[in-house]
Amino acid sequence: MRMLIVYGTGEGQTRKIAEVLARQCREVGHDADLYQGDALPRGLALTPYAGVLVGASVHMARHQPYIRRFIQRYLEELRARPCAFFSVSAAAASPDPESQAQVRELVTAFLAEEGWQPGQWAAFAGAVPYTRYGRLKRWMMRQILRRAGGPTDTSRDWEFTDWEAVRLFGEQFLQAVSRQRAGRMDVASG
Ligand SMILES: Cc1cc2nc3c(=O)[nH]c(=O)nc-3n(C[C@H](O)[C@H](O)[C@H](O)COP(=O)(O)O)c2cc1C
Repeated sequence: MRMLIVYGTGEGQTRKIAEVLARQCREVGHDADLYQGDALPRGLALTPYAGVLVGASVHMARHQPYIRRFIQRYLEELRARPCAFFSVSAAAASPDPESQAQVRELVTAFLAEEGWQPGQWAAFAGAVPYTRYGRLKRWMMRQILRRAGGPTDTSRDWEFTDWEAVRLFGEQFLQAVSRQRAGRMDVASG
């Protein structure tokens, strides 16, 4: 089967997660097409895809507008097949229940605004690549992380992503696609 993975990213962590999910799809014998949401092939149609994964990262409390536009444009086609959405943020790394609740609220509000209810969604902890930020961004992110009780050593990069959670998310998605396919075959033969 063929899977589509579309992601939004600022510094590349969501791309890295999307690549891991694409590899997971391929390891079990599927084809997987991976695109950044602001560089989609012209005239992309979702018809060939058995399932779609959509990812976006959080910058200044919002997901990439080009991912929002992707969802708006393909809403009907997304609704017609198994889909999963993943959000990537620094706040998702926090064990604080209030931060966790805020992350949930951010993601559910985003999906509700677009009227999209993917079969599953997850909020993954991202990364803070201090050494790749310019001075202002580094300073700002350090303030934010200090307040959140996160790491403030800007001489190195920090990755918080729970790769086991990503793998489980990928597995659940692949199971949903298989279930859908099995249901279709039942209908066809019954
Ligand atoms: C300018 C900027 C703004 C950010 N704003 C937020 C934010 O509002 N909430 C949050 O939880 N994380 C925030 N982050 C952290 C990112 O979500 C985190 O670094 C994530 O891994 C980014 O993924 P990406 O590299 O795919 O864009 C911000 C990061 C940057 C650089």
